[in-house]
Amino acid sequence: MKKIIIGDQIIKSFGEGDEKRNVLDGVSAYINEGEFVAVMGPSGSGKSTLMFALSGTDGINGGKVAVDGRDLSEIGENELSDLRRTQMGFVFQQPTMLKHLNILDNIILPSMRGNRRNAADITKKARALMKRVGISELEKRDITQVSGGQLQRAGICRALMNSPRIIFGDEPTGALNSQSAEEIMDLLSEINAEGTAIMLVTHDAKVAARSERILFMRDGTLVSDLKLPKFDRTNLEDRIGKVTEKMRELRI
Ligand SMILES: Nc1ncnc2c1ncn2[C@@H]1O[C@H](COP(=O)(O)OP(=O)(O)OP(=O)(O)O)[C@@H](O)[C@H]1O
Repeated sequence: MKKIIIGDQIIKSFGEGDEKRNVLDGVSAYINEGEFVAVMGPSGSGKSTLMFALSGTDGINGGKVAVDGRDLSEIGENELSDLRRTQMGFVFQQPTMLKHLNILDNIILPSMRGNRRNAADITKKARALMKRVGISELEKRDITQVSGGQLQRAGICRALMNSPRIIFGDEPTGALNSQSAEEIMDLLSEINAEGTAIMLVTHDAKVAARSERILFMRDGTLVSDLKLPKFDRTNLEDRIGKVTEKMRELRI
C-alpha cells in the first residue's frame, strides 16, 4: 500500500524558555493512499496539531513530514501552498465562508486563485459537486440562509473542487445535530469509497467507527494505532462497540 503522507518523529512545540512545551513529542504516523484514518484522544492531546503538521499547514520543530516522498522542509513556500491546494482539501467544524458571497461563489472562490482553469469550468465543477451533495437549489442563497448541515455540504464541495487525494477534517460534524452528522458522514464515506483518503479528528466514536484505522493520542504521543475492517453499513454498530471499548481501555 502506497503511503501518501509520512510523519517521522514529529516534534511540535509552543512557547518559549521555561514555558516551552512539546505538543507533539516524537509522533510517527502515516496515511495510505485512499485510506480513512481517524484521530482520537483527550482534549489538548495534540490531534489538531498532528493534522496541521501532516498537512504542511504548520511547520514543525523536529522530525520530518514527507508527502509523496518529498520532505516538506525542503519545499519552498509557493510550492508547498500549490501542493496543499492541488492535493489536499480541508473541512472544519464551522466552514469559514464569506458573508457577502452566496454559497456558489464561496465554493468557487479558492479555486479562482492561481488556477489555470477558466471561470466557466470552475463553475461547472462546483455545480456538479453541489448536485452530488444535494444542495443544487441553494447556490444563490446567503450563507446565513442555509442549515448547518447544508453549509457543511458546501464546505465539502469547496474541499473537493481540486479533486484532492486527501481530505483533512477537524470535527466536521461537531456542530451538527445527529441526523445531519450522519448524513455528512455518509457523504464522507462515499467520497472515501471513490478513492479519496480522509483523515478526521474526532471525539465521537460513531464518526471514528467509519474509519479503517484510528490513531489514539495522549499528551502529544501516539498511544495506539487500531485497525478496523473496511467500513460497511451493516457492521457500524459492531465497529462503534470496538471503538468505545478501546476508548475505555485507553481511558479516553
Ligand atoms: N498556537 C498555539 N499556541 C500555543 N499553544 C497551542 C497552540 N495550538 C495548540 N496549542 C496547545 O497545544 C495542545 C494541543 O492542542 P490541539 O489543538 O492539537 O489539541 P486537540 O487534541 O486537537 O484538542 P481538542 O480536542 O480540544 O480540539 C493544547 O494544549 C493547546 O493549548
